[in-house]
Order: sequence, then C-alpha cells, then structure tokens
Amino acid sequence: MDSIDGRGSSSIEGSGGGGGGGAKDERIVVSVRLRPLNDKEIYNREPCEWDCMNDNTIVFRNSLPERSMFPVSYTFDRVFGCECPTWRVYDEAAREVALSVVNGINSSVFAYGQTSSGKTYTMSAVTEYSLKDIYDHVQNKSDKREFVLKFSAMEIYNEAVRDLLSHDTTPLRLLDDPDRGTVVDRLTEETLKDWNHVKQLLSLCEAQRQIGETSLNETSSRSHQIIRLTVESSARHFLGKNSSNSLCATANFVDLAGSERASQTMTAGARLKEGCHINRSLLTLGTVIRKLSKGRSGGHIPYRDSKLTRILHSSLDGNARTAIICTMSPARSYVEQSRKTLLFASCAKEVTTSARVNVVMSDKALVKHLQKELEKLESQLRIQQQTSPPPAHADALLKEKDVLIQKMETEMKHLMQQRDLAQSRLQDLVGCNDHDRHDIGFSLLKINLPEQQSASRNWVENISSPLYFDGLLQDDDGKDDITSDNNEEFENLCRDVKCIESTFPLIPPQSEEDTKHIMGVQVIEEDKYSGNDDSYLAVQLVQKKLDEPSPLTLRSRRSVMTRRSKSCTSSTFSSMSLSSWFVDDKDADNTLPERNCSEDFSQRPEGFTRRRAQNLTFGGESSAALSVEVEESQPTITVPNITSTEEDNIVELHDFVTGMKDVANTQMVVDKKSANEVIGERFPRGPKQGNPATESSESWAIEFEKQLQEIIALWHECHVSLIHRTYFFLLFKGDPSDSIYLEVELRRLSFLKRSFDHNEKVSKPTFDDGSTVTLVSSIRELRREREMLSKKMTKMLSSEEIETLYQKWGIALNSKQRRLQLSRLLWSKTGDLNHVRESASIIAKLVGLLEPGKALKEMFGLSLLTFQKSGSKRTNYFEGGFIGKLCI
Ligand SMILES: Nc1ncnc2c1ncn2[C@@H]1O[C@H](COP(=O)(O)OP(=O)(O)OP(=O)(O)O)[C@@H](O)[C@H]1O
Repeated sequence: MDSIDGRGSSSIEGSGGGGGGGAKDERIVVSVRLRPLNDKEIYNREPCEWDCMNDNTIVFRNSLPERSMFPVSYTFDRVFGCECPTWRVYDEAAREVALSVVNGINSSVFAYGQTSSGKTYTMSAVTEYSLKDIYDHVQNKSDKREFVLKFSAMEIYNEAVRDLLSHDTTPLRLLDDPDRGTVVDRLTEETLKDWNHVKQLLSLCEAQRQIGETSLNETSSRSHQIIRLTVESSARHFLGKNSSNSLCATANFVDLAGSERASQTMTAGARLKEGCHINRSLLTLGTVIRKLSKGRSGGHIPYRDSKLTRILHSSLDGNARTAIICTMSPARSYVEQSRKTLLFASCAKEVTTSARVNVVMSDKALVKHLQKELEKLESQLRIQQQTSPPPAHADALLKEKDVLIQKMETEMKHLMQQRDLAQSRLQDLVGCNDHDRHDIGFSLLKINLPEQQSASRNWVENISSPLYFDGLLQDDDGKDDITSDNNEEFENLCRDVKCIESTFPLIPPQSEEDTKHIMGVQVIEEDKYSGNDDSYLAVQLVQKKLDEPSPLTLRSRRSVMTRRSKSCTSSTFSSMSLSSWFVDDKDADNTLPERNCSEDFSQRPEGFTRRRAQNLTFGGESSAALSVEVEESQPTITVPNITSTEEDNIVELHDFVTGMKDVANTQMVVDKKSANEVIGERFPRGPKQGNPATESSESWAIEFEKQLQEIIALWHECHVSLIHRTYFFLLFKGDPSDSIYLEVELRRLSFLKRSFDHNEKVSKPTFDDGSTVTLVSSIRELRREREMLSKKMTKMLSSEEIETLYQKWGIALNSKQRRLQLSRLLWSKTGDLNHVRESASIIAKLVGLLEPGKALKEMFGLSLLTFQKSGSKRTNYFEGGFIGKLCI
C-alpha cells in the first residue's frame, strides 16, 4: 500500500503558551472530514470511494479497474468519517488551537474543500463552539483578569473585501502596517456585550454573506468568510500599575469558498465570474501552501497575488497557531477533487508557524521600561570603568559612549513625542463621529522590534511578485510534483481564471496618495502600489531606517514583545465588566475549560442548514391581509403574496390598506358594538369608545405619538420593509380610529422581535409556504429592498432632486454608489421624526405615490381584496420579509 505521509500525526501543543512571549515553531494541525453521501449522490447510486482506516488514516479504495492497482492511504493529524458529529471534529481538530487566543496567542481555523463538501456546515458550528468556549472561559476567569472581546467579520467576494457587519457594500482597502502586517481599513469592530450579542452578530454575518445556487449546492458560499475575535486582557492585580501584563491576540475563523469546475457546477454569468475569482484565490492559496511546505527551498511566496493570502499571511507562516479542516465528499464523481484536497492537506501539514504570546505594553510602562534599560546600561558602563583601568584611548571611548547615550536619549525623546502626537490624534479621533472609529484601531502603537519585522520584510520581498496561475500542486516549471493527473484539472482551472482575466482586472485604478500616516504608525496602502513606484520605495527606506536598532536599544527591545496599546490600559477594559483568567504568569491557570459537548447550539451545529433568502411569491390567496383572531393560540405568522426582488414589483398603497382594513372587517364592520368590546379588552391602550376619560383627544395624541415611536423603533430592530413602514406612517396620522391598527402593528412587531431574540424558545413565524421568517431573511430582504429603491431613484426623481437630496443628506457628490448610500440612510434615524417623515416622503415618491394625501383617501375607499399590479406577479409591501397575516 502506498503511503503519502509526511510525518504521521503531529501532537497538538498545549495552548498554555507560557507567558514569556518566546516564539514556538509549530506545524499546522491538519484534519480531514468526510461528509455522508447526499440525496443526489445516493439517488445516482454513487459508491463511497474513501475509507477511514483509523483516527489518522484515510484510504482511497480505488475500485475502478482503470486506476492503478493499489489503494492509496493518506495520514493526517485527525481523520473523521461520515458519521462523526461536528462537536467531535471541533473537540479534536480545532478547539485547542482556537482557544490559544485566551492566552495571548493568535489562532486561525480554516475549512478547505471543494464546493458542497461541507465547509460551511463544519465551520459555522466550529466557529460557534469556539466562541462559546472562549466566552465561557473568559467568564470563569473574570475574577482574575479584565478583558475586552471584539468581533469583526469580512468576506472576500470577487476579490473585493466587504465588511459583514455593515450594510455598506463598498469594498474595503487593505493596508500594510509594518508591525501588524495586512490590516483591513475601516473594518467594523463590535465590542461584545453578552452571548446573545455574539449570536446576533453571527446571524448578521450569515445574512450578509454572498451565497448562490449551483447545481452542486443550493446554498453555495460564493465568498471567503473570515470571522475575527480579538481578545484583550489585563490582570486585575496590575490594573493601573503600568504593568506590561496585558495580552492581545486574535482568532480567525475562515470558511473558504469551494473550489469548483464550471462544467460540474454548470455555472454561467455571475456565478461563473464568482467561480473564476474563487478558483484564482484558491490557486494562490495552494501555491503559497505548497511553497511554504518546501521551506527555504520553496523560493518566493506569492502572498500578494490574492487578497485572501494577503489577509491570511500571518496565519500561514507567521505569529499564529493554525488548524485546517479539509472537507470531502466520499462520492466517486468527486474523486479527483477529493484527491486534490488531500494533496493540499498533505502540503499544509508540512508548514510551520511561529506562534508567541503577544504582550501589550502601556505607554507609561514602555517609557519606564526604556528608562530602566538606559539606567542599567549606564551603570554597567560605570562598573566597567571602575574595574578595568582606563586604556590609553579611554577618553575617546568614553566620548563615543557619551555620544551614543545622547543619541539614545534623543531617540527616546523622539519616541515620546511620537507617542504624545499619537495620543492627541487618538483623542481627536475619539471625538470624531462613530463612522471613523475604525481608525482608532491604529492607536495600537507598536515599537518596531526586529523580531516583529518578519511580516514587513516579507512584504518588501514580495512586492514585485508576478501573478501566479499555477495549479494547486504545480511546480514553477509547470510540472505537477505529486501527480500528473492534476494537469487536466489545472488546465481547466487556468481556463476559468483566464476567462475572467480579460474582463475583470484585479487591481482597480487608484488615484489617492500612496502612503499614509495613521496615528503615528506608518501605513502603506498596498492596493496603490505599482511595481516601481518611487514613493513606495521611499516609504520602504524610511521604514527601514526606523527599523534599524541601535546597539543600546536592541537589548531593551528584545526583552519584551513590546506593543503599546491605549485600548489595553486599565481604563479601557471597562467596556465589558467581565473579568479574566490569570493574574500573572505564576497565577496563570492555562487549562482550558471543559466544554460541555451536549450543549445545544440552536442555530448552527448538528443539523444546521442555511436558509436561503426568501424569494416570496403570492400564493394566490386574495385574502392576504391582516387578520386578528381572538383565539389565544400559538402565534403563527403567515405571509400572503410577496415578491421581494423584482424591481418593478413596486407595491401600491391599497395592498397595505387591504391588510389593515381586513382587520377592520373582521373586528368592526359586522358588529361595531361587540367589536369595540373586543378591541377594548384586547387593546386597552387605544381610546375606548364611550369612555370619556380615554376619549380625550389630547391624551390619545400623546398615546399615539408614543406608540408610533415604539413602532418605529421596532421596525428598525426587526428590519421591516421600508415600504411597509412608509405606508403605515403615511396612512395612520393619529385618528382615534387608527388605534386598533397601531395595536396590531405593535403586537406583531413585539412578537417578531421576541422570536428574533429567542428563536430557540418561541416558535418562529412562518410563511404560507412553510418557510420561516428569521432575522437573517429579514435583513437580506431589507438589503434587497434598499438596492431596489436605489435603482428606482433615477427613474422616479430628477437629477436635480437627487443632487439636492445628496447635499441634504450629507452624501459627497464625488463619492461612489451615492444612490445606494442614500437608500441606506432612509429610515436610519429612528428617534428623529423629521428624518422619518422625510424618508417616508422620498419612498412614497420612489414607489409612485406622488400625492400622498390624495392617494390615502382614495385608497381607503378601495376594495380590500384588490391586489395589484401590472404583470402576472403579485406583490405587496411586506418586502422586508415581514408578515402579512398574524393570528394573535
Ligand atoms: N457532515 C455532514 N453531515 C451532514 N450533512 C452535511 C455534512 N456536511 C455537509 N452537509 C450538507 O451538505 C450540503 C453542502 O454543505 P455546505 O454548504 O456546508 O458545503 P460547502 O463546502 O460549504 O459548499 P460551498 O463551497 O459551495 O459553499 C449542505 O446541505 C449540508 O447540510
């Protein structure tokens, strides 16, 4: 039996990491997971071509006669068979690496594999398990350490980096920080409040991520997703004492898009374009891994050939512990792709990273430390002078030393000036609006240690790297170094890559300046680099100069991993009143918490399926309006006739009226008196008929205002369709008879909010077709609606009107995607009634309601059962995935 085994299983080192900050070389932990055959594969009677021999070995059965005679085995750190549950995959393949972050060590967990092999299925659960364990661990240690957890998320879609926590789809730039490596500019970072907050952010990422349907996977991820958790901590014991016992590390959870063959996925148009970008970045990743696995002989490593490898640079060979989970389908039709995945995995397990504990220094501690070093050196000099008789040239030597000391003092002064400057800029920035808060990230000033420069050196080496299109495991000379079978695949992939190359240039033209100083840290904007750009080289020279250590400071710099961070001083650890887990190195309890494997993660782990964005259509049921039923049954929500994505399916007011009036039909029309009694009982906040106290128009006006504000806030929280909000807002202006509608709306929204908040406890609202309304689907639908509204602007508004709106709403006339920016601002300030009113009137215009007052009256007169619109598609205003019919 052949064995393609580099080293057998590698031991996973303890996550303690020590406290000294010394770097440890460690190989990437690589495991393989086989998913079960899916329905399609079973239907096609595909045989299983892979066997897991034991915990470390997977064997290719090789049942086809035309293949070579012997089965082939591959050995990895761990191998998981079809039946293995995800919590075990997490426990044995990722947990220890992921949790290193609590001890100040950067960590990364990747899922790699072909499309539909189970990457997202595995990674979403592994991410949630990891976050939960980190969260629990941190809480358990809260009496000893104080900490801050920060969450961010991005996706790389068609070679553009997007912030998954922001609705703004403008691509983010990558910057080179000499100390921190590649930094994503303006990436949103949320400080975590509690576990619920984590879950909400995960849902938001899921909703925002680009997915699409291919013939191999209904919910294929079309982008690489990186979820990032930064853990900063400080020993309580040392808080306020200028201690250097603060740690800062980052955990990355990476769900890569799947490699795919256009012929198998049967993609065309946009999907094909996505596939090309996916293949291109995965090819670069494969090349990087293959070269890294060869060590020094691997030659130039093309990190800069894709955004993915640039962002993951330090996880692949830098300061991080890394685990890769490779996923595979066992089916015969995917044998070639599965073999490629295993070859990738074989290379990956040869790669070493060099993780260390990241100790953070406060400004004061840093200055104090440098002063101490200076004193020590001076006293050493004095002792030397006293013990050994001065040589003849002692005077000259002493002078030399004096000059050196003076130089060092000047350097120290310079450093302190830089720090002061940075502090004042930081204060300025903090004073600025929230939008600019990403820049604050740059206030993590670091001294440029020689040891810390490896990343920056690498980018200097790599700046002139050409684009590589070689196959996953292909040598520079074009030969496959492991198997010649890859040639065909390689050609296919290259074809995919080339097809996009001519139409979609990778690097957009840049116009801004090439270098930036942000918060005193020199930052080079890589995107703007062009091979022989003088300014770029000049910046390099300046940086090199800065990096040159003088003999006196070298020792002091080397003695610690120095990193100055305002955010790690005691005062800033207050944003989360949870404490931490060790006082100092001695007290450190580095044992990881026992994870409760039976813990139920309701959202993703076992059985987790991603929901696709609703593409709702009318069920043809004309009585699709709201109805209020008196039974106290389990709440269910059904949606009538909804189409969300068609731009032309603009709703009309009477749809809304239909919903509202149906309530009236049910409750009022038949027997006004008895209906009033029912309403009085069920909606006590509205003005009860015949009750002089509550009939007071004044008190009703106040109550109306209050309820409306509540509704507006809930609309925002539940991501309700803007068109729905607009119609509601324009229709109900405070007439006492409106009270029932307000009550119904409030109840529906409260119910929806509850189900979004506790979706594991409250049964979810459901659509007529049986699908569910979720926070995720609502966010997605709202995003689409905003896009649709932005497209409407050019049709429904004159260019003067649009320009006036830009100016009024603070949108720079030369900025990109101005219409989209405007549509994102609509209904965004929930506490500002003027803003709400203006938003409503813009939307009314966009959807064709040019004379709101007139239209409202007319619409009240329309038939309740009339559904609109031109064309065969029926639609209503609940485009935000919101409800049309609710039984309370
Ligand atoms: N271990 C598993 N057990 C049961 N079902 C699984 C497993 N792995 C994946 N699946 C199912 O297979 C399908 C495809 O999985 P998934 O979307 O995670 O693939 P993927 O590798 O992320 O694909 P893509 O790269 O196209 O996004 C899903 O329906 C998922 O539920």
